[in-house]
Amino acid sequence: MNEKKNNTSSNFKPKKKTEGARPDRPALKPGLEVRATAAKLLAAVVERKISLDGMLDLTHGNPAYKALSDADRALTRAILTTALRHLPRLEAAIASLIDSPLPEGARALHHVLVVAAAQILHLDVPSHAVVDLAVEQANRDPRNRRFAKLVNAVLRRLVREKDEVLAATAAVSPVPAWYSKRLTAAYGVDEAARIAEAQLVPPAIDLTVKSDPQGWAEKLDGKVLPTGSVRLAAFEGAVSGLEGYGEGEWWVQDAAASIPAKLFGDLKGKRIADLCAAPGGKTAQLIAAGAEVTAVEQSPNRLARLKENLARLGMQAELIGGDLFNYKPDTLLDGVLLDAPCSSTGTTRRHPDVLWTKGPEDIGKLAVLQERMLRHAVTLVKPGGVVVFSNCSLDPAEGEDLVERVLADNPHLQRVPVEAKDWPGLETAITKLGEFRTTPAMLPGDERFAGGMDGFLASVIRVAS
Ligand SMILES: C[S@@+](CC[C@H](N)C(=O)[O-])C[C@H]1O[C@@H](n2cnc3c(N)ncnc32)[C@H](O)[C@@H]1O
Repeated sequence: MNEKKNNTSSNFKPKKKTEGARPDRPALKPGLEVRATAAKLLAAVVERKISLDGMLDLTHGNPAYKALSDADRALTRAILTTALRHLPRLEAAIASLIDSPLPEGARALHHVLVVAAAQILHLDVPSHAVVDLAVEQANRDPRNRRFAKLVNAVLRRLVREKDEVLAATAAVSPVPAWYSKRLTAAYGVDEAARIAEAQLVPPAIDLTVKSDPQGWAEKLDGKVLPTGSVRLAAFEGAVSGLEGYGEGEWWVQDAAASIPAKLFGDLKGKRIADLCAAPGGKTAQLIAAGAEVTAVEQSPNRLARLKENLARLGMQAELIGGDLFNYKPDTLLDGVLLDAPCSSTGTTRRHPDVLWTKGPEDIGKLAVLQERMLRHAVTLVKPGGVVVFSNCSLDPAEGEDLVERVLADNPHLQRVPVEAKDWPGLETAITKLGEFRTTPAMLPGDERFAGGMDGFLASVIRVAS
């Protein structure tokens, strides 16, 4: 028999053999589509660097995902975000239960195992069903059928030894090596580890309210954060069903994302351009604060979303679709908000695919683009006017470093330091130079409310009079 080396199940035995695989079953089991879709989409993120948000989009997304019921889509999403958040530890757990690594040709099986391990170790799903479905997935794929016994044995052992495996893999960094290296270089070993751990925790839902945060916190079972945002206690379901949504009294916005627009100070009657505006959380804040706002946005789809969001909130702004580099106001402005496109590494609690679809080279390219944008933004503001530069990256290359270069090249620009005394409860988020640097490890949680906030950089720059 001419069997290729490294291509038989016999080479890939579980460390301790336990039970045999179940025989082939032709009937499709409930739940199989969810697991198969999750494994397929996980492969697309990890191997082809495809954004999860795009694939989970209900209009343009993955057809298999769109075809699922609402409940199955929710489960698929939960499996995928959990698998991506914990990926290195899940892979270490699986590796610890298999004698030798799976062959390259068995990548699809690897994703089946990761999807199952994510459920067994982190989700409230009956483990026996998870094991059965993974075995059936292996059996249904001719390339993986020979591994069905291994899948069965490894996953059953994972169920039995869950606590030990979780403890044994806790020391594995939960983020990819490239990212861990950059975090450590920027924040030091201990803080980088705290940030990486914090990124494992699903984020709370924060609302920015037009007025009366305390009143809305009481109505919606929330609490008021140091940013003035209202953080909801554990909440599942659609926010559109909550009081005040239809009336446009609030919008969903992470607490950290609400900081940049607040750094302008008094905005009544001021002319402000929001240069990277969609979906419009910050545009809405600027309008609510009394500014006359021009919102510039390059993406037509995102501009449409911004328009819808402002309509729900009953707010108006001048909307300009196009590239900010082509935007020139008739007269210089009082202020510009540049919330620039970035690697989004500060938002991985909600977008855990980012660490797998992006890499250091993206950070480099985005930093170059952001620096060009900031150099353009400062030309649009009148003497005495202010530019607030922000983004949701945790990487100084996309934040502190480029701001420093732009200031160094332009003596007529000065950083306006944010004062810690003006931000009680957020003092640790203000750097020595007076910039806001939030991380997911900030804002401690308690029994009722999750902690954490997105990673953001916000810097205030004044044009000399
Ligand atoms: C980080 S998001 C902005 C989020 C927004 N400020 C908010 O708070 O809702 C960056 C946005 O910039 C837009 N963008 C990227 N390049 C642009 C350009 N050259 N001109 C205008 N908008 C651009 C992107 O389409 C994206 O919507």
